[in-house]
Amino acid sequence: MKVGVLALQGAVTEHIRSIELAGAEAVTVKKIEELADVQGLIIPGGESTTIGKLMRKYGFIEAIRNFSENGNPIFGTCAGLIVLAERIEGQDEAHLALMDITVARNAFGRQRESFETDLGVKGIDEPVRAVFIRAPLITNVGNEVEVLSTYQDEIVTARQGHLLVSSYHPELTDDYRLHQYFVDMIRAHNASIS
Ligand SMILES: NC(=O)CC[C@H](N)C(=O)O
Repeated sequence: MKVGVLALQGAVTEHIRSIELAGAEAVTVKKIEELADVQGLIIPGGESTTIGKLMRKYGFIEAIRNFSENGNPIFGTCAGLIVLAERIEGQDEAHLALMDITVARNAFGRQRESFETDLGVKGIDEPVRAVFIRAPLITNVGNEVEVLSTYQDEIVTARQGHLLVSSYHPELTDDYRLHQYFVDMIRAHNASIS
């Protein structure tokens, strides 16, 4: 099993390391053809406008939508969450528009640029170490979306079937359990199709 990390912009190498700590192989994905070699995809944090532009330029919007339609798990962190959302507050256009959520960009930033905290996440036994950097938050979720954690009553981790998102950067700590959770989603999907 191989996990791809979309490598157009943002925190790529850190995700590769976390996936390896979780016991799976990880590779960068820079061209749409490379999606054929991976069974799950991470869209990293960075700058969502830049990632969205590069995705359009290199054909990733359609390619990732197809990848998702086949049920392949996708994990979006921070800017990656924004890129997956169907609705972005204050913006007319979404990017991939795959997940039934509304996001507000830089929502914590108005109070605090960045901070770290321990976060209880449904499905993971002990709290997860989370780093928030100009983080978005989820302001609305559709019926199919399961909220996995909140921070000060705001939704910061959520799942919709094969789609997983976090407002924060789980890859910037040694705590790889959210990556482990994602690897387990990919294993379950692979088992269901083999
Ligand atoms: N750390 C991040 O990924 C920040 C996201 C960034 N604020 C955006 O809106 O794209």
